[in-house]
Amino acid sequence: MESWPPGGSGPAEAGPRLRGLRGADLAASASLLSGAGAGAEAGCSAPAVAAVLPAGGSGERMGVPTPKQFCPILERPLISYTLQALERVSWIKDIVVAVTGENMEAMKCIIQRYQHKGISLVESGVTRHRSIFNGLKALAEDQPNCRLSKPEVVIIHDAVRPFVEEDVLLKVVTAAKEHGAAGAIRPLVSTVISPSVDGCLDHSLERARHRASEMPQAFLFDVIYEAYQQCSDYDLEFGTECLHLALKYCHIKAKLIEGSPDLWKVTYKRDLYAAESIIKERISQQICVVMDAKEDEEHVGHRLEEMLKNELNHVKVTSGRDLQQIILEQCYNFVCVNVMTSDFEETQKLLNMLEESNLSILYPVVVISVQFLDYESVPFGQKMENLMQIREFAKEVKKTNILLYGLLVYYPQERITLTITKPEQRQELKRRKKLSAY
Ligand SMILES: Nc1ccn([C@@H]2O[C@H](COP(=O)(O)OP(=O)(O)OP(=O)(O)O)[C@@H](O)[C@H]2O)c(=O)n1
Ligand SMILES: O=P(O)(O)OC[C@@H](O)[C@@H](O)[C@@H](O)CO
Repeated sequence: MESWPPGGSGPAEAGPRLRGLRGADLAASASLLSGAGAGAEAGCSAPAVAAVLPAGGSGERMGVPTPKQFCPILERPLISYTLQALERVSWIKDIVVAVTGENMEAMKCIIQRYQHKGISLVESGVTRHRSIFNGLKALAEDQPNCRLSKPEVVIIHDAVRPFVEEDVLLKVVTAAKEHGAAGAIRPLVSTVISPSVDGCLDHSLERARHRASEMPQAFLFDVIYEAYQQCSDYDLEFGTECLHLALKYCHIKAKLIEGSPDLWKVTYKRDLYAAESIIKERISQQICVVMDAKEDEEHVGHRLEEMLKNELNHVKVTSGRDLQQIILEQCYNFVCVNVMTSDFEETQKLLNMLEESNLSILYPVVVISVQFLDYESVPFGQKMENLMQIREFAKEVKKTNILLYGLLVYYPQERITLTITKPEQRQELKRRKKLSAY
């Protein structure tokens, strides 16, 4: 059974091979892959890249009834984090997920609830290789009225490896265009040994000369599709390595790319706990600045945004229109810039949305309500009196695990002076390393 969202245009025609990119400027490759930058301006269109995510396993080693790709982390299924990581990469045009028929509806609900885009679903197979093959078939078959079309390069990435960043995806895709295949590797933690038939040590491998094969991997589509078409039933049934198929059936030696420690696969229950702590660490580095779009560029609020962007990896800025989506993506930190006219209007709106979203059930949400005070126009005492009502708000929303702080930016003095309303909040903010930057 195949089902994928209707409509949408297929990926751009395959562009030039990015050959000779050894040590190349990956940023330049990214801009070309995303259809921007010099390459695109020179008239060469972005080469088409798609991804296949095998997600049809039962997760036996996890030892829980729910297949691990659907196990929740902070109330959100593990696979949704992986989809989010891939969706963030603008030059991946299609993502094909292989799930069992019985999990198809659950997968569609996850796509809808977390508003994942560009996802196509195919039925998985009884083994991982068969699931991947089904995903490749969906990309290979130019079916009428089908959004999918054959990519130049295809990424293969396990749905249970949520910590994948654009740089390693770019490296494996760039290397696959040059070599035909590429895969992420990591140093071995334990030494690999080979037992004899009587269960004793036959020999061991020199650990320094071997590596663990991880994901993502990337292939010229024609290479890996040909390999799967030639693949023996034995390999489809018992194989675990796509790079091996490219070598065995297409004589392509994959380029090996050193990956980051976070590329590991969630396999055992301990991996789920580890994934949760990594996700918590990462969301504490994500922040959303809610600023009224009417603010003119030189509004001091934009200086606040620039400073935040210098300090944190993921800073989104919204005027509020896409706030629901940002909350859905589980942002847990908000800086709400209130314009002079309304002390807490924007903050109140944000707090209401957060309380309705139940986002803070499992993990505290931090909201910093920022007021700007032009000390020439409003007496400090009167303004502070208005602002003290934030204490009442803070007490109220704390019941729903939302930590509300007030930040008064007193300007246009030369040096912006900041006032944080409570000493223990200053401690909390330092702990969250959010505002130590300014
Ligand atoms: N028939 C299968 C088996 C596995 N996978 C997927 O391949 C990835 C890596 O496989 P693995 O970690 O082995 O997952 P499981 O097979 O679910 O785990 P286990 O071996 O513990 O049952 C996972 O995203 C899994 O969902 C798949 O798409 N189809
Ligand atoms: O063997 P599993 O199905 O657990 O995992 C599949 C792959 O992730 C694993 O074989 C990597 O080494 C990459 O090939």
